[in-house]
Amino acid sequence: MKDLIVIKIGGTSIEQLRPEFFEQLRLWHQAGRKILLIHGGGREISALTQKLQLPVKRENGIRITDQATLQLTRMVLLGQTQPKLLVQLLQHNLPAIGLNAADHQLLQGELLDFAKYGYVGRITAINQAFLKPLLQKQLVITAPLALLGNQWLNINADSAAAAIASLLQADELFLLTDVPGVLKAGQVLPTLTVAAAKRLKAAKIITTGMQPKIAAAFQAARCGVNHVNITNQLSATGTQIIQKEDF
Ligand SMILES: Nc1ncnc2c1ncn2[C@@H]1O[C@H](COP(=O)(O)OP(=O)(O)O)[C@@H](O)[C@H]1O
Ligand SMILES: CC(=O)N[C@@H](CCC(=O)OP(=O)(O)O)C(=O)O
Repeated sequence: MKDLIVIKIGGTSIEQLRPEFFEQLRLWHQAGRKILLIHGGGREISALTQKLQLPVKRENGIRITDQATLQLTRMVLLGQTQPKLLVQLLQHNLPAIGLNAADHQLLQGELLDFAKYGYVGRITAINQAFLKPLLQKQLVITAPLALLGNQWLNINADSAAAAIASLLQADELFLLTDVPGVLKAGQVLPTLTVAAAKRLKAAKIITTGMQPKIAAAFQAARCGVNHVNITNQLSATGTQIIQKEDF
């Protein structure tokens, strides 16, 4: 879809969305661009997990997800973060619909590595016949979950957004986060190559949640998404990914 913009919003960024964000969405919507938002909720999932005195375990920025964690993840993403985003869109008079993986089998997935991560997956297919007509009329919001048969899978939201943007051949992918881009010594790197990203990871400059974000960004660029940006606002390019190679 050449007119599609996919935007991933990190859980923390949902709390800090500024009027300019909604204004930009309005301008794009009025211009006939199609907009698909994938929301995170990682910090909220961790907060609830800790409140219930269950362990929070991560490996390379990916949550290790057992049955109990999966249940909490679904509760937070579909019961807390998604409605929070929908209400803000409603307050700004933007027409939006919130969907989950089980709506007409919207998002299907497969396990990443059960022995290592538990019920964590990657997206393999989208019900495009169901989704595309909805995108003609309104903004579509979805959570980073997928179904493998009737088994729910937790998916890192950056990787979900990259896979969805790739499968739909979106024109643009924004990975919106709480930092203005990939930082090195406090400065935003305007572009990033795979070789530089590997060096920065080895030097422990790229750590935690930035690792799956960068991997997702390179994946989307390699799969044909024209513009891929890691940024904290839609009007700033932040770090652009132009190299078409996997991290
Ligand atoms: N080199 C880096 N540049 C910027 N942020 C980095 C870097 N390395 C690690 N990070 C961390 O990655 C975080 C963004 O990832 P994450 O917390 O998963 O955000 P989100 O919830 O928006 O996906 C930043 O807040 C920062 O703490
Ligand atoms: C497998 C995995 O790690 N899933 C993520 C999904 C939410 C997410 O990615 O949220 P943010 O974008 O706010 O970090 C998690 O459970 O935290």
